[in-house]
Amino acid sequence: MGPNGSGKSTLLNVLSGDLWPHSGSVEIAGRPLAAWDASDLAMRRAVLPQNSHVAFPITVGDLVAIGRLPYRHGRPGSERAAVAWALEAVGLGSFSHRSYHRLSGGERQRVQFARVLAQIWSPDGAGNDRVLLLDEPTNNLDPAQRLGIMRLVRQLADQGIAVVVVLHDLSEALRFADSGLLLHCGKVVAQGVITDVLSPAHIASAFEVEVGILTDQQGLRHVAVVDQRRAG
Ligand SMILES: Nc1ncnc2c1ncn2[C@@H]1O[C@H](COP(=O)(O)OP(=O)(O)OP(=O)(O)O)[C@@H](O)[C@H]1O
Repeated sequence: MGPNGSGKSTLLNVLSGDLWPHSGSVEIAGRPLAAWDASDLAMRRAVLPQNSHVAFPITVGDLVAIGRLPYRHGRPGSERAAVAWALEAVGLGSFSHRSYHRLSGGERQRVQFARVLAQIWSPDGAGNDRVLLLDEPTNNLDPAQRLGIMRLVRQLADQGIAVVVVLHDLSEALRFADSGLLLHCGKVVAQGVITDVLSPAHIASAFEVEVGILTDQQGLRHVAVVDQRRAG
């Protein structure tokens, strides 16, 4: 989490290996990124970028099947099972034959999410040290869809998949994340247990706004921005 331009996507690009850090290193399952064979890494780790541009005509099913390319020598039939599971998971089970370019922005976002889900799908459903890097996966989504995607992300984490998510909605982060990293101007403001990281003081120092943390009747916490002009 962090304000616009604070370095969230840059950090995700470093974690995915798209950018090389000037210092420090990235390891997956204890092995430096550079030591991984590209196709082994593609079977272990999937990345959902902030914007995915598709420049050619393609059906939804074929686009999601791109996530299975690292497994092209795998078990026959697994590709279809992975694509069907991923589309069902994002609520687009009947969209397989639709043209990707005729979908709404939110539907496209869910198809792209299904592509990365298909990439890390495994027949036994176990985590197996898999990693999902998601840059604003709830972009363009209505409230019900946001909740559905965040619940799914949480389920994946509960199955043992390491999920790193860039989020703008701090209430979503409070509800679904275990730990957090708050950035400001490329520097870490706070890191650790999510409820400690998203304290009003840390949020004020990163975002330069005053906030209150409200607890609803279900015990869920919400971050509310205080409008200083009205308060004054
Ligand atoms: N390829 C690049 N070359 C130079 N500067 C870049 C590049 N990509 C991003 N930046 C700069 O690095 C800073 C961090 O960008 P980044 O995209 O990581 O921010 P972010 O926290 O993901 O922002 P947002 O919430 O707006 O998506 C910004 O000031 C941006 O202008």
